[in-house]
Amino acid sequence: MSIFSAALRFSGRNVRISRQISSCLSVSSQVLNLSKPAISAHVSNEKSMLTHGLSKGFSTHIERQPHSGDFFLRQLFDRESCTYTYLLADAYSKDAVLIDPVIELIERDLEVVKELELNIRYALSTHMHSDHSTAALKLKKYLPSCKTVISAASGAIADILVRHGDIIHFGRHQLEVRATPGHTNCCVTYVCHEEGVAFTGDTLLIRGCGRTDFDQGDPETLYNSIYNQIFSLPNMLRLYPGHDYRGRTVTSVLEEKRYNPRLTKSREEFIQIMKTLNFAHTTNNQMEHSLPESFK
Ligand SMILES: N[C@@H](CCC(=O)N[C@@H](CSS)C(=O)NCC(=O)O)C(=O)O
Repeated sequence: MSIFSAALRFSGRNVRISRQISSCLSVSSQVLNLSKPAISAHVSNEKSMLTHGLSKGFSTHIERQPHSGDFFLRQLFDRESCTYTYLLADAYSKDAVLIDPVIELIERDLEVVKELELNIRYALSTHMHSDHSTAALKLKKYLPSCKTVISAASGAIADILVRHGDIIHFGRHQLEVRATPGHTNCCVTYVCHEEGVAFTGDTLLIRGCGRTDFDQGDPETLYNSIYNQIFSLPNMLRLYPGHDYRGRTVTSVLEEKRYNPRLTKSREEFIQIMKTLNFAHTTNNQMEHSLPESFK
């Protein structure tokens, strides 16, 4: 067990979380005032949907929950590995998180963070593959107060090892950690319920899903993760993937339930499809074997 994980045993993590909750509460009156425009935007959006004959229950394929005015989201792309990095922030406190920064593009990310005057609290990895996780440690060199976060199932050393159900706070916003193994043992999806968005890493891709032919891959586990943890989310929730190889940027729960060619099949057919896909092998041993790393 790492020094870090020893320090963050169950009770320790609870303390950290409740401390963050109380700091959230201390700014709640300010937050309530500031979020008024977002609430009225939601109401007028509902009114406009009814006027235009759309259902109040968000059931058409392209209805989406509007974001609050103080929720900032920027999607950044790496042309080499087709990896997405996400920068999320609370527009008022300027507290921010970076999901899956790519090591070769750290300078780009730092530039945006500096320009927007954000305080990166956490560098979150969706799983331990080098395209999603190695930059976190480098980021700490530039931003010493930034904490690295990865699933405890990774066996990695990081500032914070998260488990299913944990909540990560940045300003008044929060991300729920959902364990979604199958591509690797340690894959997680980060869900921001209030803003109707989730970051699925390589678990669910647009009209696809993560490959399961590496060491820790398992098609049945992946199918269960997607159905139980992602397809159980509201239909209009936006899903942001860890990669896209065809220029697509975002999807939704309903779109993937309807149009994902692998996931519109039965569990048995899905397993068969994943077992017979003929992926090229990577030259990156670290990805195929997902070896525990240190992010501290
Ligand atoms: N189809 C990709 C191949 C790159 C690849 O293997 N991507 C991984 C995620 S990075 S480990 C993956 O799980 N892909 C699933 C898929 O269906 O693509 C390419 O065109 O380069």
